[in-house]
Amino acid sequence: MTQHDSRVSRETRPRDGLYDASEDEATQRAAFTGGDVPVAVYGLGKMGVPLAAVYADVTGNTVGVDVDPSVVETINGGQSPIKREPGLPDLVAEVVESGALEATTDGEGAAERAAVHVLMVPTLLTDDDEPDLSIMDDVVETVGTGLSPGDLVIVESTVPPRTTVDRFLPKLLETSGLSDGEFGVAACPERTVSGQALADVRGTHPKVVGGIDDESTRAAALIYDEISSNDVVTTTDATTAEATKVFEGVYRDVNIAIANQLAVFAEEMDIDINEAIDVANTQPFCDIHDPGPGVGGHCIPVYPHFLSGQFDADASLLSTARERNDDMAAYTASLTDAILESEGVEPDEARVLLLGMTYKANIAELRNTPSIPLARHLAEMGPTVYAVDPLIEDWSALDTVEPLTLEEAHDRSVDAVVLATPHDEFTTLEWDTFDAPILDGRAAIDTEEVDAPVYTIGGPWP
Ligand SMILES: NC(=O)C1=CN([C@@H]2O[C@H](COP(=O)(O)OP(=O)(O)OC[C@H]3O[C@@H](n4cnc5c(N)ncnc54)[C@H](O)[C@@H]3O)[C@@H](O)[C@H]2O)C=CC1
Ligand SMILES: CC(=O)N[C@@H]1[C@@H](OP(=O)(O)OP(=O)(O)OC[C@H]2O[C@@H](n3ccc(=O)[nH]c3=O)[C@H](O)[C@@H]2O)O[C@H](C(=O)O)[C@@H](O)[C@@H]1O
Repeated sequence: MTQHDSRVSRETRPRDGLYDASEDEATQRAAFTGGDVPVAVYGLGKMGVPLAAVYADVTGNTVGVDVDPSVVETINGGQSPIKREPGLPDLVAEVVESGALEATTDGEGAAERAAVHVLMVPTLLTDDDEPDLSIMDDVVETVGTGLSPGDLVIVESTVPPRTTVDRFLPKLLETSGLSDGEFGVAACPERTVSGQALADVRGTHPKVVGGIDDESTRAAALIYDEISSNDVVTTTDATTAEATKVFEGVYRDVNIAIANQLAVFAEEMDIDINEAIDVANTQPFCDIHDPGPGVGGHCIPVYPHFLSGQFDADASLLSTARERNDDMAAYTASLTDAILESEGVEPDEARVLLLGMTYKANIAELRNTPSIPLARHLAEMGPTVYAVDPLIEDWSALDTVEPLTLEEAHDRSVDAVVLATPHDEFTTLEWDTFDAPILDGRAAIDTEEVDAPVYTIGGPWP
């Protein structure tokens, strides 16, 4: 019987889980790192694949669960479905080859055999900007069907504070038929940044751990002490751990909004916002972030909605910051329009080349990307909008742009170039070959080598 044989069930498991385990800590650690505490990681995306690979590397006995058969097939073929993550392809190949990691679409079977259940599936927003926990609810129910005494459920996905105790715990009790105190639940929020995910999972930052009870916290802290090389910071309870994660993200969204607000002031003052920010940040109490065309991804623009509308407290600061960040797409389009006007180009006859459609450099993620509203605002002003993004394969949802390859773009005559997302492919561009003014939305271009006028958001007019 292989370690991952789906016939491995609660009766044939080598031992019970770590929650309320009777042995001493050293024995528990040895069991966890020796593969006697099977792990299941639910959700094999940008976060789940690095996480499952590290769990497999540490335990030798991890199953990854995903609903996408192509993801499962890719991983079981020893390949990573997630690109541009240093070290990840090699680690996935290694742990799959050794049998330490296996992927499956069988969530129930994985739940049956696992003693540690790690939830890393999306927590997004509905069209009404309400938290959408439907995927988590499904996975929690699946885990509940296979939950055994001694098991530990770990919520790595970001959720509105109080979700673990108020929503997931009752569902686990109901679907498992177990009683309070028979299994553990802990919020251990993922703090990883795409592009350095493996390093982050392994310990770039301290790992925050907060359980529904002290024993959950203890068991989860033991696990992450083995997973991460950094400190494990335990919190009083699961809600505090959930809140710290959301607060980190809200801090970032509000501070980006401050940078964007100051950029608008700088434009009017005819100074360079980036110079002013660099100088202001020379003293330790100031950490002004970077202005840009907006805030994308399924995290930073989402997390404020995990607070506003979920609690009675007034959230006007958060909503004002969200509006400021979302307004930057239109602001960037208006800057482009002003550049065209300064060049004497009629908007209706203009051709604009938009570089970068995903939300962040080198990350293939379109959720909430500011480039989509930016392209829409540009098109509404009249110009034809061409777009280049080497990370996008399916352009079907991007109907306000005409996709080009980088090679095609070089051969196309355009009246302005807008750099919205500075993928690596764009850093070696010969910008003067476009023979057009450039709006560098992320202040990413080394203008020393560029003769064409280069504008920035919040920068002086060249
Ligand atoms: N992407 C990031 O930078 C970070 C994300 N997070 C949190 O992690 C969550 C996941 O993020 P990503 O990995 O980037 O998402 P993703 O969209 O890259 O991957 C999600 C994966 O979950 C799978 N999935 C969907 N429904 C499922 C189900 N019922 N059972 C099993 N698998 C299912 C999808 O097929 C996909 O492979 C986010 O919602 C966020 O809360 C936290 C820190 C960083
Ligand atoms: C507090 C924090 O830095 N959180 C990180 C963040 O990572 P994420 O991949 O969302 O990228 P990000 O660097 O925050 O960028 C989000 C968006 O904001 C924009 N952005 C970012 C920084 C800035 O100064 N100005 C700006 O406009 C980016 O272009 C992007 O569109 O969110 C992740 C998450 O929680 O998913 C989290 O794990 C990461 O540590």
